[in-house]
Amino acid sequence: MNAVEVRDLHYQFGETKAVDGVDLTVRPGEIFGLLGPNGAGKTTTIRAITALLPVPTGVIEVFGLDVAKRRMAVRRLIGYVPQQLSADGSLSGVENVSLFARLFDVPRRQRKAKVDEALEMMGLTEAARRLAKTYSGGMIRRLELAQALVSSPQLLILDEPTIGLDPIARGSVWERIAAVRAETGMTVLLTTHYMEEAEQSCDRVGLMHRGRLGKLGTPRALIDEIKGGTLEDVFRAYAAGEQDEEQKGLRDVRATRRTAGRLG
Ligand SMILES: Nc1ncnc2c1ncn2[C@@H]1O[C@H](COP(=O)(O)OP(=O)(O)OP(=O)(O)O)[C@@H](O)[C@H]1O
Repeated sequence: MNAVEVRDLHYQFGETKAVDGVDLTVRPGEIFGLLGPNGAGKTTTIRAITALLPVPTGVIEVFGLDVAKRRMAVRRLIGYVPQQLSADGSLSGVENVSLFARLFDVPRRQRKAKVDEALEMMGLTEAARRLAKTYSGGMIRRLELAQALVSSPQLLILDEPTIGLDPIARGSVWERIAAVRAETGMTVLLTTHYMEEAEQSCDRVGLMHRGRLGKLGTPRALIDEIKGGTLEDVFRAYAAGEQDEEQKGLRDVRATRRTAGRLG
């Protein structure tokens, strides 16, 4: 059974086609990166998977559960860290994580151990009693990861986990994500537009552009397809191909219109 199975997903905000026919499979235990520039449709895709959007068109299954029919059951399997700040600066680290433990119904008897474990996994044990507003940006991100991990989800979904952080803090967040996967075997689905980081840290990636998922595979296989370079080069080649297609489409339309004009 796959961790995530998405078939022919479409999602529209008014006239904007945010997701335009996406097929995606995330395998259990892998770190999968959804890559693409701003506005590509990455956030909309993962929000649909977390059951946070109204039911979209298409099929989404999380560990075999249909997201449209089993919304609450699906939410319980997922730990989600959105792009927006989800930690409360006026609470300490331990209070923030405890709050999530209560929200996600971690049994009372296990709560303290789970909170301590999540903080430990994110390297925040020493800072746990300090107010979150005294944390650095990197520590806040790790605190948000601890919040998402406290309910021991099977699928961790992270929206741009390293955005806005300095290179050292970014490296530390990636290290922690890798350590969580190694320790728990948890599946990780994340979005990022940092191609270099994804190339180093993701088992497989999908390249998203204008609501479509064009390329999907291991970073190595995608790079080999263009005979060497980086994931950034793969993306450029893919986006350029899409543009050619669009221009070809436009040429076809113009040619049709010219013919129609002659006919008329
Ligand atoms: N709530 C909304 N209302 C209207 N349009 C939206 C909304 N959310 C997203 N969009 C539009 O849908 C498209 C896809 O946005 P989405 O946030 O999924 O992209 P993204 O790849 O995650 O980019 P970013 O990294 O900037 O969040 C964009 O054109 C965006 O403007």
